[in-house]
Amino acid sequence: MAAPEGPAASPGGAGRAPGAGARSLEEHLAVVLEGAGPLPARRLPLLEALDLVLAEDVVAVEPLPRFDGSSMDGYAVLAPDVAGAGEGSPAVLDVVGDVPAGAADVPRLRPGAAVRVMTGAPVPVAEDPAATADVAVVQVEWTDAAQTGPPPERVAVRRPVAAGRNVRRAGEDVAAGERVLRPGERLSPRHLGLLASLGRADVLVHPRPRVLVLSTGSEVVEPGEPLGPGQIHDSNSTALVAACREAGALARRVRAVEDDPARLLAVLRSELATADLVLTTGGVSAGAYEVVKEALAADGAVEFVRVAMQPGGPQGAGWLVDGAGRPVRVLTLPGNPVSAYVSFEAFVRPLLRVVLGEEQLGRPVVEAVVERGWTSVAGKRQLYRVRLERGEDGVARVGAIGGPGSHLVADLVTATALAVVPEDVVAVEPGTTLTCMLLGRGGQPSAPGGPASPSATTL
Ligand SMILES: Nc1nc2c(c(=O)[nH]1)N[C@H]1C(S)=C(S)[C@@H](COP(=O)(O)OP(=O)(O)OC[C@H]3O[C@@H](n4cnc5c(N)ncnc54)[C@H](O)[C@@H]3O)O[C@H]1N2
Ligand code: MOO
Repeated sequence: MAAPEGPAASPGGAGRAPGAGARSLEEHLAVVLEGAGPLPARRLPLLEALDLVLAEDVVAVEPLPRFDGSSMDGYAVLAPDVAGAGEGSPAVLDVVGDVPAGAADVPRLRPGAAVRVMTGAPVPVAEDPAATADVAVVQVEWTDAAQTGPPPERVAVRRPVAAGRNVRRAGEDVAAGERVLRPGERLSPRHLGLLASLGRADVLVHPRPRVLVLSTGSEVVEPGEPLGPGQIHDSNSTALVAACREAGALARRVRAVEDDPARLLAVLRSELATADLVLTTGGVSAGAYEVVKEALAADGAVEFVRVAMQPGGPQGAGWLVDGAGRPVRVLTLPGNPVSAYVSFEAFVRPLLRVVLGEEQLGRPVVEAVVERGWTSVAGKRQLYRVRLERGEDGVARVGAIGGPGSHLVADLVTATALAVVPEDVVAVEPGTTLTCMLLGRGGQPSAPGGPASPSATTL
């Protein structure tokens, strides 16, 4: 297990130059993303497809609107019949029909006649095909008719209307045969509404990946259960499942597995069939009981490395194989809670975004000026917890939150961004400008002074 850790401890491990022989963050990210792509497209019910990326051309079979319909409650008339109408000289017409929305039986309009229509109802066509373009709807307020009750026998129209007024034309929104959506579009509630309007009950999308999260460590106990001496509650699996779900995955956790490689392999074997990605935490550093390393390093399919970053140095990436011979990607994250979370941001979230078909992999970032400085480690990219605020002058400023310890979970909650400190910086001085990854939902920090404006740059 891990050696005692604190601000004074070398995160690179005793006796080695920080970062020596380590991979850069970008190199490890490239390994994590190697061969990754959207999952094979699946047809899902519309409401399960929210936020997913479309994998088909959507072509309208029928036009939208499907028929010429009224946009007002009122009376369908022939415009020339009411051309001279005025307050003192209404045009009086025979009411020859009543058409609520959904009606199939719509009378034809002859000169001198009107048909009561409701919003969304089909409008009548003219008896004389040459006069069809003259059909218009006079809203009920412009007549002497009551707004409720049965239709009158005759209606007095007090204003003229232009031909076609208040008529929604068939196909004016979408023509039959028109391609309305293309593969690659992310389905918003508006997209789903359009699909439903077109009569679609399901849609072909790249589905959400199924992520299995598993903590390891004999000291790790299920939240809600009492702790014995030296034990702690498992926070990593909850935080990571939530982070995966927030990123769009279908994530679940199982109870933490003790430091027993055989038991870990057994649990993995029994759970793999329903996972597209496995995340483990703990058991990957330099101690005597590194269960994940011991269980997974043997056949070489999972590579354990040090990444020149802090926190999150010890990492592993590779493949497991389920009972049906299907390869399942596995990322083994370090056990310290802050390290596990920062590893999620650096590697897992970009991977999930690739799998979900997203193009922007990194968090939105802003450039911010350091107010209270901190130290970093030579040769390591530091992703430091900071609180980002935007002053009245519009300048984004950041200050360090708490200490550098990777166990400080309450400070992690206070942070709104991760400041990216380059490898060659050992002292982050006030006044320095740093790129900061925004951690809030949609990347917006909950900072006073209004949200920062994210730039398009990625980590
Ligand atoms: N001799 C060395 N010791 C350590 C090194 C090193 O290079 N040489 N690296 C340190 C760094 S950096 C990290 S990060 C950790 C990573 O260690 P492991 O991945 O093996 O994780 P554990 O030892 O199992 O746990 C570390 C720490 O986190 C706590 N923990 C573990 N799992 C959970 C969980 N699910 N929820 C909450 N907390 C958890 C655990 O009790 C330990 O305190 O290694 C350093 N050591
Ligand atoms: O510094 Mo470790 O890398 O705490 O994650």
